[in-house]
Amino acid sequence: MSTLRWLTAGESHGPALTAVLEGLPAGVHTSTGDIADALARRRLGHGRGARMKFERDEVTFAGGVRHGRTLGSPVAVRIANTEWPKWQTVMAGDPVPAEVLAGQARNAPLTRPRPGHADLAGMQKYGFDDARPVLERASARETAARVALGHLAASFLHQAYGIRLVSHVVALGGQRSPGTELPGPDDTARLDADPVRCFDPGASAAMVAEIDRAHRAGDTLGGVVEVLVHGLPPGLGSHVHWDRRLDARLAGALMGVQAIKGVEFGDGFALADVPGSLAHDEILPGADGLRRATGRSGGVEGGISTGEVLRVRAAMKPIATVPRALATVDVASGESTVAHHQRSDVCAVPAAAVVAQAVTALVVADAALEKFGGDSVTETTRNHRSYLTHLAVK
Ligand SMILES: Cc1cc2nc3c(=O)[nH]c(=O)nc-3n(C[C@H](O)[C@H](O)[C@H](O)COP(=O)(O)O)c2cc1C
Ligand SMILES: C=C(O[C@@H]1CC(C(=O)O)=C[C@@H](OP(=O)(O)O)[C@H]1O)C(=O)O
Repeated sequence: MSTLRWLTAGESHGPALTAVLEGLPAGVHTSTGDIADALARRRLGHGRGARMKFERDEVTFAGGVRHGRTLGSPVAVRIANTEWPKWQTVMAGDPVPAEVLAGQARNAPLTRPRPGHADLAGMQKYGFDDARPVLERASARETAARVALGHLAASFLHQAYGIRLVSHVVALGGQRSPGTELPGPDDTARLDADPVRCFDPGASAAMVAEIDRAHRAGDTLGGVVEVLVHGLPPGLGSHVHWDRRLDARLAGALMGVQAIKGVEFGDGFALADVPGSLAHDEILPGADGLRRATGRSGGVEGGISTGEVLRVRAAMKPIATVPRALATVDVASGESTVAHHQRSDVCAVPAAAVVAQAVTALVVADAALEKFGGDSVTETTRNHRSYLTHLAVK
């Protein structure tokens, strides 16, 4: 059903991540430099581990782009992993000859699975006696690939329809942003400069202090991120079938991000506590069409965008690799022990905001292409303009 399709491949310590986006119209302006800038935003954030300090995210196009414009063919992006030379023997695709292995350090099997990571469930499912082959793909390193594709989708949305996205951190380690003021797309540079991508300076300082406290205590933290989409027309997604609903599609994409455990639209769970008279967005006449008095629905009704700002939140659980290691069982011996520990983030909520924004862009671009069609940016822009001009209810 999807008009736009995306796939990623690659392990955390393999040679590279590969990402493919199929269905993007011709004529989207892009460059490896733009994508590298988007990837750099994902590496930022107080509380990230050592790898983010040296990981360079080297980007190349392997298809679908010529002279800075998409061709309408699948776009293939390759993101090289900086550490590949160090991991070559451990992660080689072909069997490593005995003479090469001789004398080289080999990774002992990881047999003490971490509660909260994919280790144990993945070992049981795929029949491994080592967590390495599971954690390599479960790792959120993969989100670099989705951020690259999400950047292409966001460039398309902006160039074709003037749609723009912004994301921020609204809660971290129990510290909440007051949420009285929402960021707009022009606030992206300010959010990039904040250590935790929080729009409120007071809450930001409290979040940074919370991360430092967790770090000192050998603990980890989660939080809540919010994505806002500005400039959406009414009519993306549909009420006619469950898998056409825009909110269902966005929730699926957001829950598909590592460590995301909850998604809500607009006032979400809080709406369950108030009467109907305080839960909905009243419809008002306006000079440029019908408007809503409030944004409680998050800009989606009946699975269809209302034309108001789309507002969706995603809750991230704390990082599973807790330095003060949790109880587990050594699957080799059957004995109780503590989970293996490896280099890890204390908190990756700011990075998760960037990833959430990227997957939101992909879903919105898919829904927009489904609505407006078109094989080139020019054609889909024309269709979008015509639809807005002829909207039955203005
Ligand atoms: C940006 C980002 C960075 C992450 N970094 C780590 C990390 O350093 N250590 C860790 O144990 N989990 C990390 N995670 C979470 C794990 O990838 C995730 O918990 C794991 O894949 C299991 O999936 P689940 O939590 O969705 O069940 C990170 C997640 C994201 C989105
Ligand atoms: C590599 C990234 O995040 C990784 C996500 C991650 C995990 O378990 O999800 C574990 C860590 O991996 P490593 O042990 O190689 O440092 C993080 O650094 C990245 O975001 O690019």
